[in-house]
Amino acid sequence: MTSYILAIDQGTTSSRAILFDEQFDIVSSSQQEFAQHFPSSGMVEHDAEEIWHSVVATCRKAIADAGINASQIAGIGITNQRETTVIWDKSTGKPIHHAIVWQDRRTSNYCNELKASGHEETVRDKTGLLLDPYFSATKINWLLDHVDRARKKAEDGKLLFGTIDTYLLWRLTDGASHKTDATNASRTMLFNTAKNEWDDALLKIFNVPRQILPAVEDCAAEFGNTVTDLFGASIPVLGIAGDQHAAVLGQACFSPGMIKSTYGTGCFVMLNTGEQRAESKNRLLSTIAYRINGKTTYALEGSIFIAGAAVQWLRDGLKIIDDASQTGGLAAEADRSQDVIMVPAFAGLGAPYWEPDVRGAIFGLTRNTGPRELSRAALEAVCYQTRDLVDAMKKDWQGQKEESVLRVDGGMVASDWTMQYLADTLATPIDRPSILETTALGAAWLAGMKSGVWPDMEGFSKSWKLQNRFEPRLDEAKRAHRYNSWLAAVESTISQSKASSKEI
Ligand SMILES: Nc1ncnc2c1ncn2[C@@H]1O[C@H](COP(=O)(O)OP(=O)(O)O)[C@@H](O)[C@H]1O
Ligand SMILES: O=P(O)(O)OC[C@H](O)CO
Repeated sequence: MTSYILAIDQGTTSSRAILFDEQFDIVSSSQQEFAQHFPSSGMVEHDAEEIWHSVVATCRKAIADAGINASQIAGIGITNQRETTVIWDKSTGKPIHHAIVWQDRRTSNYCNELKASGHEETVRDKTGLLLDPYFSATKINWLLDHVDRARKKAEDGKLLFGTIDTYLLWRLTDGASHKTDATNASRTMLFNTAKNEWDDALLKIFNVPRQILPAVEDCAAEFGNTVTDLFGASIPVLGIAGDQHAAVLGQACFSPGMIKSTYGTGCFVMLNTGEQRAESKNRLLSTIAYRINGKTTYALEGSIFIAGAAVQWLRDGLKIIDDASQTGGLAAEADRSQDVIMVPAFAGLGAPYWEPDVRGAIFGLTRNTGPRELSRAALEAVCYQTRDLVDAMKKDWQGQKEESVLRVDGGMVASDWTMQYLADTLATPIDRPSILETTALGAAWLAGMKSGVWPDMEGFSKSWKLQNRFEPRLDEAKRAHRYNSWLAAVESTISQSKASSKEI
């Protein structure tokens, strides 16, 4: 009888459940969006309970649509939006507050205080991360200080913390398993990535009680079994990885020097640096790519907070398009003589700038600027930001073996126009694989490999298939001119934001 693997892909804007067969083919899938809460400027929250219900509903639908029995599923792989922070009551499973999402900037002042107290270097040395509100540690601290009696309850062992993977696992196993994997742990800013353990000095800096933290496992491990009444049979959870790490796996970027770039709400570029933890001198993050069979592989990462979200803003904020897929066609018809540049710093700027308080800007507007030019500017901004990251990576990775190709995935790479402009901006070929659900595939591979249904790393890499390669074709002078205009626009945006924040 065929065995199936179920991937749960819990993203920033939607939850997906995807059922794969033994040939890595998608048999069925289901997706559900959930509410984004913006309580005030710079704050982004999710209701973890709503996320949980969306996950259960999509899993049930994927199983029902495939017409299979849950007992035919050999394992579940979970992949998730990272850093987003949930704290819940151990006895009821109820979150004590909305989850604080990775994009949330409310702890920006707290980060500045920690920097002023000289903690930046310790944090970077131990975690490979920069002191920014992006990561979980300052969000945990905020929740413990702002929710009534939370700190006391945490110290008394009544509360638990988890990133989304951990909360889902805890609910799937009805409280039997409080665990995470090394990749999600590496994004909390509490995990020593060189030693692979929670770090007492970091717990002290961020004032986080150790007893709320989950146990940390390899990405492929026996995490626990789902309770029978959820899906009709108990299914083992055999894989967990943060979504960008799962994309590295799904893209089979297993050799040092291989790069993947994922374009969803944000954009995340990861370069496999092998068994050595690379230290970035160019304000990139150093992170755990994956940990399998007790062996840790590291990566350099560049994170852009707004990629597809800029397209969503054109649709939902400005309402100048009805559907994200229109942007490519509009961009192709834009008036090239209008040099419109958008710096979509809606949630501050991520790598390599790390300016949490900067807000976005649009340059070069005229009376003739319309949806075409704005679409082009939004798509181009994603490509320029990718170049910021790839240039920084090249400097950090100088002299080492490097693939001159970028493997791309995520919702936005459906746009041919964007992929061609990306190749032109980077002067590098862009490879789009045949399976675009790379993140889910990576999580499924962890569970499939652990259950013995799917092959090991070597066998799995052979299954990676190219769908289309985009070759660079823009001449060097134009490429340089456009990128320099982008750099100037970013510089002006940062100075303007700093000047306006001084106003009384
Ligand atoms: N054809 C397209 N052109 C441009 N942007 C697109 C296109 N299709 C989807 N997007 C953008 O990609 C994002 C969805 O990608 P997805 O990988 O599902 O995101 P996430 O996992 O972050 O929720 C949305 O922000 C959407 O605006
Ligand atoms: O949900 P995505 O795909 O935008 O990914 C979110 C990242 O994991 C945040 O670090």
